[in-house]
Amino acid sequence: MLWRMRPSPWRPGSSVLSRFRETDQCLARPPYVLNPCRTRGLHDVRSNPNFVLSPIPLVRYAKLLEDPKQYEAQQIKITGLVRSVRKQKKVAFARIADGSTLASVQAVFPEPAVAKDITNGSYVALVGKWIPSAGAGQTHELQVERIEDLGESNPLENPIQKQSMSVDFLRTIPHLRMRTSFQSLVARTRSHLTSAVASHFHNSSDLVYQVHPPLITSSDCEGAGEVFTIAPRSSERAPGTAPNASKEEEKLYFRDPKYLTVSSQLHLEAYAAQLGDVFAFSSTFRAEESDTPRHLAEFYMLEAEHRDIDLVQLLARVRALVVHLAQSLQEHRTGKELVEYYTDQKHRAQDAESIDLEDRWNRLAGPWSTVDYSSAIKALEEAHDASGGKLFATPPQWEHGLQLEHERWIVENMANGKPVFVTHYPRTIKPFYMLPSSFGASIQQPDHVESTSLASDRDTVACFDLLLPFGYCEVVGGSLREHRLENLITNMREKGLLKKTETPNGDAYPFLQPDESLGSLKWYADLRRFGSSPHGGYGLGFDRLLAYLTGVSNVREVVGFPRTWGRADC
Ligand SMILES: NC(=O)C[C@H](N)C(=O)O
Repeated sequence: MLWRMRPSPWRPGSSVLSRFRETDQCLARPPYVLNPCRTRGLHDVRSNPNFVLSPIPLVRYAKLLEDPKQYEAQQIKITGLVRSVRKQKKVAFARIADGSTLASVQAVFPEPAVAKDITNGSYVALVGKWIPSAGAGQTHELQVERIEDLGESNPLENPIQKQSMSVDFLRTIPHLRMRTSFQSLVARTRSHLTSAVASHFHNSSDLVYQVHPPLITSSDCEGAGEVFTIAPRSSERAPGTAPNASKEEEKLYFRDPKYLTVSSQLHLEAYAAQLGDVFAFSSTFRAEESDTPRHLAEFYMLEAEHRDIDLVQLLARVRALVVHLAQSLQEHRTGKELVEYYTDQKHRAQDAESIDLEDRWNRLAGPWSTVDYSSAIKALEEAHDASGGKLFATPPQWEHGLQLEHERWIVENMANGKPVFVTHYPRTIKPFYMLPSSFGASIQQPDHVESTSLASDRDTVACFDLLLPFGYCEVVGGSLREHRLENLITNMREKGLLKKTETPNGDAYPFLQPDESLGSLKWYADLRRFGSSPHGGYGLGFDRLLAYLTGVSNVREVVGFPRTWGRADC
């Protein structure tokens, strides 16, 4: 817990301290003993005459499936939400989804009266014997002896119904839709891939350090203006407020407006200058006015920065990361469940599309292509002309960058539906921090890629976008960074990022005109002023990759609580 700076009237009295002590005891209790502190308040437990410590192990179904015989004939406890109930005269059945797997446990009630209050959607904690079962699709089932806990749910009012629900409807109830089998599977996939990211960087022979850059930033890294501005207010004058500050300024918590991060890149560059290879994995925010299946206002970005690297090595690093994530999913139980979800109709709604996930994953593992931007534009122009100007809604033009329709065409027609790096975009359409392609850059290809590249002599920068098939297109973007102070300042001047100042450049910052100031990017320029090193990095849109890997066409379906243009409901 973070302590507040403001003195609080609250003092930990003896009752609070004794509660802490009891909590310690709860934590110290062996895991097979029912932990009363987990389910009830401590005081409730003491006053509850029925409270007894139970030596029955609570077992997750994923664990049971690993070795179903392990608990055979033993008394165990299963908890979770009821997916379906069938009540007959002499016996009742319920299927319990405990959140650890796609499959649900069959619970059998030899005395159906015990199950009378159980309905679809209710929460149950069931104690019983784990016995072999002749039922289809299962080796064992739980023969229920008693219900230890029941969280009732009125099935007529519960928005989560047994029959299939549309994606659009589910999107209106994000807090409940994660109870559906697919959403729960996607959440587990996210968890697995998050740990695979850490294992990739931590266990590789060349360690990449995870760092924690700030989410509150003082500049718009990309310079694209898609920032969420935050200007919280203080009740008192913020420390350090200028004596001549206006009434408005006096009330600003940070003295100036700040922004939610659009990219951790700039701060990562500061870390990389010392640590060499670093990554950050966190929420990123963009106020893009794009209401599309590929955009979220809050998304997860995995960003890495490497000192002393060239473009070929950078592409190789990106490929190694993406291949690792895909393979790790393919080998993990979660990946197998995803395949089962798409291949076994019983898991899906009648009209839900079946997707060949393994084909998607294998495309990542196979050969990739690279093509430089200028060659791609030439091919796009030729194809567009050959179609009599009908192929694309927006005719391709070198100065204007690539539209989604162009990217799709490149993947399908220049890369055979495989991943492709498009490199060396025009300097004019890219941010100020990118290194010109001409800087010591040989446009050579890494061994693993099939090249269709033409070296460009135009004014381009050493950058790339990774495009994935099936319309996902840009999933990673990166570049070598301009590491020379003078060039960086020239770029900033050209992009209009230098501020005009009335107080002449008193510090005589190198390469600035007397009336220029670096504003909130002075710290970033300092990284070049003092001990600058060549470096480069990239950002991977984690939600887009997750959507690709799970066969989801809209990124809103891979985050629990999507924030999009016009919506941030709960
Ligand atoms: N770290 C990166 O290179 C990502 C880049 N700043 C972007 O937002 O696309």
